[in-house]
Amino acid sequence: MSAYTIEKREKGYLLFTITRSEKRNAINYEVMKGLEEAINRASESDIRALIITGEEDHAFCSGGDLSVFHLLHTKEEAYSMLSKMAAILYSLLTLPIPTVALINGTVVGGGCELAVSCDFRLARKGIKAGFVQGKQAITTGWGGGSILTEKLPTAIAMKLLMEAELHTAEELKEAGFIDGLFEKEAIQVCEAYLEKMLEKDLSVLQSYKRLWIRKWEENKLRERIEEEVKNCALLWESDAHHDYVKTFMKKRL
Ligand SMILES: CC[C@@H](C(=O)O)C(=O)SCCNC(=O)CCNC(=O)[C@H](O)C(C)(C)COP(=O)(O)OP(=O)(O)OC[C@H]1O[C@@H](n2cnc3c(N)ncnc32)[C@H](O)[C@@H]1OP(=O)(O)O
Repeated sequence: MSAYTIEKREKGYLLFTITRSEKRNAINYEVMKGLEEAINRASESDIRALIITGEEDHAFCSGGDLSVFHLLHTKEEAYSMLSKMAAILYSLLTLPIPTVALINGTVVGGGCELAVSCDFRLARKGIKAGFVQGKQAITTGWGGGSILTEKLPTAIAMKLLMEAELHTAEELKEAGFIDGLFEKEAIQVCEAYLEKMLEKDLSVLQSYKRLWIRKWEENKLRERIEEEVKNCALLWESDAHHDYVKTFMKKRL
């Protein structure tokens, strides 16, 4: 069964769904390929927005697939995977149309990096979310830390990253990370959120999105992300990180 679906919806947007609910929608190489495909397809002239979500309501995304990525031991091996995903998230961030992370369930680690790379984040009330990488003796490694510093005030971003705790959607709305909350009918709520934007000419949406892309280009966000990836790759090969992953894997055997 495929790890994702991509649907072009009547209202003029593309819906990307990670379909690995049995693994809490963890990101493996196939999901990465799917994201690349969705981002490429989102450049078609009749697409005005991209929505990313997860299958079922357990999780939006549980980050990198530890059952695959535990095989990466050295910094070089880690760098290869981290930089691939960082490039994908940078193309998502700079996609010239509005993008939404429709957070239907738990979102942790790299899942938060995926969410922060979208322009808007709508979350189901009560779900838990966190940049938990710090508890695993690594940092964000897909560029999400650098992107978070662009989107939230410094003290808030720093606290979320350095504490590495889980928070409720309501707390994260207060912090400015979540833009809207919903209880049910996620897709309908998201369509209503995007309604006015979907009515506009593509060129208007693209021109506005360019204002942010230009700012990110000027403040060298892509270079800062590269540094973040390299630093995370270094931490990846530490015993502390490998011990965390081994413990996670053992609990599930
Ligand atoms: C690697 C990139 C790095 C980055 O740069 O950011 C990261 O993403 S680091 C973060 C990696 N992610 C995690 O550490 C999350 C680990 N998962 C969990 O903490 C929990 O599973 C959950 C997400 C809080 C959900 O809890 P719950 O609903 O209770 O489900 P289970 O724990 O029972 O899991 C069900 C099922 O899914 C498998 N699973 C969950 N997350 C992952 C994952 N990230 N990779 C691989 N597999 C995952 C889990 O093993 C269970 O499988 P079975 O035991 O086969 O049923």
